[in-house]
This record gives sequence, structure tokens and C-alpha cells, in this order.
Amino acid sequence: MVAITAPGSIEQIPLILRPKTNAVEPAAIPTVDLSAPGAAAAVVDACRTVGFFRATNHGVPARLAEKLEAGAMAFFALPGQDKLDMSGAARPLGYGSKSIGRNGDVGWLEYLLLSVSSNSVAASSLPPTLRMALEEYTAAVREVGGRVLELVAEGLGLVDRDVLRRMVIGSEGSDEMLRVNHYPPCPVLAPGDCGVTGFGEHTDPQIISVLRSNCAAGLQIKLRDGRWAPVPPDPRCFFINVGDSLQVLTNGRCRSVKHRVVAPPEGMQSRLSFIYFCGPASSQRIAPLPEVMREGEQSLYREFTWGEYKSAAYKTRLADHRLGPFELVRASNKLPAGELAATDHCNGSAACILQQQQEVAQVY
Ligand SMILES: C=C1C[C@]23C[C@@]1(O)CC[C@H]2[C@@]12CC[C@H](O)[C@@](C)(C(=O)O1)[C@H]2[C@@H]3C(=O)O
Ligand SMILES: O=C(O)CCC(=O)C(=O)O
Ligand SMILES: [Fe+2]
Repeated sequence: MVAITAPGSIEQIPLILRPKTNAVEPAAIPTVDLSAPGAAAAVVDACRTVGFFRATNHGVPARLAEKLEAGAMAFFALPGQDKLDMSGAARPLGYGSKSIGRNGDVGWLEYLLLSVSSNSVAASSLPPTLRMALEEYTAAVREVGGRVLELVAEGLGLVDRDVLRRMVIGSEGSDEMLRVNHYPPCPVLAPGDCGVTGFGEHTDPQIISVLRSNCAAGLQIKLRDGRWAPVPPDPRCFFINVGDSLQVLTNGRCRSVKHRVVAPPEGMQSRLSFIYFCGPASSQRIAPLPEVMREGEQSLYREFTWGEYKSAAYKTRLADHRLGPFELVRASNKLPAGELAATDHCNGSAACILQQQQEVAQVY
């Protein structure tokens, strides 16, 4: 990784260049038609194999996202001080520029991070048109999130199809957030033809995230073989990310996906993305759902609540493996014989535990 500094007109911050170590592959992104009869199986297949998919036929009218796009672009075009005055500096909610979280991560972007509760977006001082667009969009994207959570439960064969949806949608105190990210074209030429990082590599801590962007490219996901795949932008679709919490709730069957954003180069269009994060209430227990567990299967994680996980996660850097401290090492685990041979030799390292999760995911 190389640190460089932007020229005079841009705030002097170190920019992180996308590491050149991995070849970027054409995307192998699963697509799921949310209204098709086989949607539940397709959703779970995508969550197991890639941890990410493109959702079509979601029923959200294009005009909602278009209105939000217009309102957000007008907001981001305001002078920096006005943006701060209207929404407060991100702590973590509010307006942020180039700094992500509290632990030193930087990216070539500016953003709004908002809390969403029962159809209202906590952003009272934003321009009324933007606020209305945010509320309408959030109400619609929340339905998509809820539908995907139902499909995950169905695809996993759970009798209670509402168990995941209930943790988030309409749940008292649920921790739903909406993030609006704006990546202006970066005027810095990156040596060796690699882009400047807009949003560094990370997994999302929540259950799932529902992303929609404009036509500008930049999002990449990490495939299971370690290569990065670009996600071709498509404003008509939503992109669903498996978050760390769903990985735990399914004892590793669904896997959170690493993703990052490379900022557009000079002369290209800005990237604008909206991400709805499905976080449950602080007191929600995050542990494998009993129904997903096979006889004798043990949890790969020690028990925790969303509140505990979130506060631990927010002390980490973006690229950290946040589930690490919650993973359990079992010298002699009791999973069905022969299915997880490699775990007998697990030395407790993060890599080894990840391998264990991969094997669990392959078995089911
Ligand atoms: C560096 C950080 C930013 C983040 C909090 C954290 O300490 C680690 C997790 C980050 C993340 C990634 C997904 C979402 O964009 C986010 C809002 C979240 O819940 O976890 C961000 C956090 C943030 O921007 O504050
Ligand atoms: O802006 C994007 O396209 C993705 C950003 C992201 O992953 C996030 O905000 O957590
Ligand atoms: Fe993310």
C-alpha cells in the first residue's frame, strides 16, 4: 500500500492506493429475481458461495432513488461548512469527509450516515426535499431488506420465516442506518494504474446491507479465492451484502463478504451510493439460530449481543477481522465425523478458523 498526498486544492490527507497484489477479475456476481418462485434457494446459495448478490424485480420504483440522487447531489455540492452545520460532523452519525470511523481510516469520499427509525430518518436539519427523498427511499429499501431476510430464512429451511426480518423491521430499538456515499473523481493519478481507495476493504458488521448506486463503477467484492471482482454498476438493481451478524446467525453457512470502493479517476462521473444497513436492537442476541444447527454441531462463536458487537466493531479499523475475538476454538469439535477433518488440526489462528467456516459452508 502506498500513501500519497493530494495536490494543493484538495485537503491534505494521505490517500491509500488500492493494493496491487490481487488480480481484478470480471465479476461473477449472482443475480436473484426476488419475485421468482426459486428465489429463496437462490438467495441462500448466493449468501453461501459469494456472500453477495444482485437483486432484480424488487418492486421499488426508480423515481425514489432518482429523487434521492438529485437531493443528495445538491447537498454534496454545498460548501463544506453548510453540510456540517446541517447534519453535524459524523460521530459516527452525520456528515463526514475523507475520514471513516474513529480509528484513522481515510478514503476519497464524503458521506452522510443517518439513523433510521420507524420510517423517519434522524436528520432534522437537512434540506426538506432531501429529507423527504430520504424518508421515501428508506421506507422502500426497508421492504427490500425485509423480503431478503424472509427469503434467507425460507432458503435455510426455517419454520419461522419471519425470524430474521423480525430482528430488524419494526423491531423496537432496531439499529437501521442509511449511508449516502459520494465519491468525486480523484484528481490524483495513481502510479501503476491502480485506483485511489474511496472506501477501504471491510465487511459490514450488520445482518445484511442493501446497496444501490448510480452508473459509476468502483465497488469490488473479494471472491472466496482471494481475487477482487468489480461489481458492474446497475442503478435498476439492489446489491445485497451478507454482514458478519448473518454469518454468526447461520454458524458460518452464509458468509460476510469483503468489499471496497475505488474512487472514479479524473474526468469520470462521481459515484453516489445509498446503503441501508439491517442492524437489530442492541439487546438482540447474535448466536446461531437453533434451527440451522445440525445435531451435535457447535457454535463457531461465543455468544454476544448486537450492542456488544457494534461497540467492539467501532473500535476496530476498517480492514480488521472483526469477528476474530468472538470466534471459538474447539480442539475436538463435535461436528459430524469426517465432515470437518481439517479442524482437528486447527491452531486457533484467524486463518484456520476461517478455513473451518469455509468447510462448514461447503458441507451444507
Ligand atoms: C472504521 C470503521 C468505520 C465503521 C466503524 C469502524 O470502526 C469499523 C466498521 C465500519 C462500518 C462498515 C460498514 C458501515 O459503513 C458502517 C457504518 C458500519 O456499521 O461499520 C461503518 C462504520 C462507520 O463508518 O462509522
Ligand atoms: O459506497 C459503496 O458503494 C459501498 C460503501 C460501503 O461498503 C459501506 O458504506 O459500508
Ligand atoms: Fe460496506
